[in-house]
Amino acid sequence: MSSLDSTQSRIAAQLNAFKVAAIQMASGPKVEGNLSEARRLIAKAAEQGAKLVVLPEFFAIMGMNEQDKVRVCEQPGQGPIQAFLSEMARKHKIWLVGGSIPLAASSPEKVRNSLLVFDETGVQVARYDKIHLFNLTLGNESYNEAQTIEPGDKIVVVDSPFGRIGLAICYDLRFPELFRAMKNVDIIVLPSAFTATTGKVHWEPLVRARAIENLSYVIAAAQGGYHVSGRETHGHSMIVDPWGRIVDELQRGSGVVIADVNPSYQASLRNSLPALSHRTITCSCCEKV
Ligand SMILES: O=C(O)CNC(=O)[C@H](CS)NC(=O)CCC(=O)C(=O)O
Repeated sequence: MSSLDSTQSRIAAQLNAFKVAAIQMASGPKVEGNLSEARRLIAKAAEQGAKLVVLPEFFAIMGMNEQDKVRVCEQPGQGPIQAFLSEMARKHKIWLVGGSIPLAASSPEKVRNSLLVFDETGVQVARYDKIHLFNLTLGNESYNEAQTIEPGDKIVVVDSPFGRIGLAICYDLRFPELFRAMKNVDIIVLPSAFTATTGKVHWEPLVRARAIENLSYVIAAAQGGYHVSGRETHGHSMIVDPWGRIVDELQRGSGVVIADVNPSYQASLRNSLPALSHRTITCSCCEKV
């Protein structure tokens, strides 16, 4: 489907506003426990009328160590985490963005950090593998995602009844050229697990900047709280509208953030402020991808 077709089908299908949700968790090392918490929160989001629901990064496993995700990783299309996502989407008749989950990589010591999208019939319609891998050394905190994650190399946009949905994960948020290269998206989904340290200062301005500069909704679903491993994540899951306003937010702990997406409001903002059509500089990065 071309982007024009998608915009037309969106106009035909979604003149009215619809509800979207971001789920916040503080996942632990046990997949089963995380799935039952996700099950409860997805049901809550669906009860409140959400049609598109986004789970956080690695919602099914925040391990005691890096190896834990390798241990529970699944082959594409198989395994309990993917079966769970499909079942939830079908049961609640929602589009479900399966946060991210560990999928098998080409090396057995590594995994892909993969975001899967399921439609309301439970069919997987898209997969995006995190491109930018987090690396931080600050005080006594250190992360090196490249040790266990194999990076993706494809930008993914999904044409959906809700419009064009751009897929990104956590640290990707720091790379605005990724979102530009998506070529006009209506909604950006961003499963995340920002650290408490960087999140305090960087999270909100980065999320709002991506919304403002792309005149897009951003559904940012975060890990937020203290994890069994001792790690602390920033939380502050939020839904930001295309004007950059935070429509709903949850600071810490498990819960659901919910807001309306209003396509006619977005279209009128894009008419009032046609910044997207004023782009004249071609970035060499976008030409490559
Ligand atoms: O590893 C896991 O269990 C879950 N994944 C994560 O926590 C990932 C990789 S370490 N976190 C980030 O990318 C944080 C980025 C961030 O905090 C920033 O850009 O400042």
